[in-house]
Amino acid sequence: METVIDIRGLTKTYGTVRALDGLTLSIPRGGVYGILGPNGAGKSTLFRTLLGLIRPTAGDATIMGGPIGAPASMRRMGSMIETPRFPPFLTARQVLEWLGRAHGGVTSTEIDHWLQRVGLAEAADRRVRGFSVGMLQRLGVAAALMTKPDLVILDEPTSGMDPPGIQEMRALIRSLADNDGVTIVLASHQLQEVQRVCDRVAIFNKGKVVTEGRVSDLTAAGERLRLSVTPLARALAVLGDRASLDGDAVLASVPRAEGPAVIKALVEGGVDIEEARWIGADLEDVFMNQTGWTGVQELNHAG
Ligand SMILES: Nc1ncnc2c1ncn2[C@@H]1O[C@H](COP(=O)(O)OP(=O)(O)OP(=O)(O)O)[C@@H](O)[C@H]1O
Repeated sequence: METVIDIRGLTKTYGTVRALDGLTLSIPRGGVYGILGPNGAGKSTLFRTLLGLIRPTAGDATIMGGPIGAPASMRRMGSMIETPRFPPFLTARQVLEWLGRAHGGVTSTEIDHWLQRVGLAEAADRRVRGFSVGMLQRLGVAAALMTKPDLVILDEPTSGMDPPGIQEMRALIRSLADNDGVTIVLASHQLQEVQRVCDRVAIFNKGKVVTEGRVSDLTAAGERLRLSVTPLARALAVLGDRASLDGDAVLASVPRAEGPAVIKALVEGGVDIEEARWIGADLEDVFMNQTGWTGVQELNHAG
């Protein structure tokens, strides 16, 4: 797996706060990579560090083979960090023309193309003064993409967007990765969106990576057997600490291969099973478990 960003022991402290705490992570080239984590986990600090906006206290990273801030790699990167601000008296098109000049020229055909692709074609000649947060985000994404980068870093690209906007942004991000070969690294709190759009994720907590992997592997690992049973108390006794409650049903956290043995043990223990089916974990379950924000402890002791 070719690496596009290689982070080794990156640390950033603000007084007593360790925003990044010896972070080590390899982000592969190609596809969409999600950085998740609760507020204050260090996501924006990582992005700012990778973009050379802040200096790490310790550690290092390589981006497309070069050190942080190397002009050759910076030229191949696009980014949007937080809701972008643009001169309010310019139209969306003029903003892109202005930024395009700074990048050594982007043609008007290319600007039309990107305005269209981010869904701003109709608003192209409106002044950005009247733009909503979602429209500014779209314009920011167009600005990040129009220089045809190989790597794009997007911090919360869909915050402030309405559901159709989120859907369009998801389609755009996927198509950039699938059809244009761009590597996208994004941070987001919208876990359902991340599950739909990302190939891999890293979950941060307190400046460290607590879990990393393919979204499909992480969610498959959290798969559980959902059982509608009577009597409930007997099923809980048979399953022990592998059980939690989901409404009136029991969730058994066991590998798929052990499913038949678990069902046999329940039946032999005098439990009637009305329904049994496997349910996948979603990224939200994985996130809650990995960041320690879970009600599972209480559920395990219920009943
Ligand atoms: N300029 C700064 N001065 C002092 N502390 C800072 C500064 N920037 C970030 N921090 C602190 O560093 C920690 C990590 O912040 P960061 O913004 O990277 O988190 P985040 O994961 O992006 O959070 P969010 O999801 O809220 O955007 C937090 O405790 C934050 O308060």
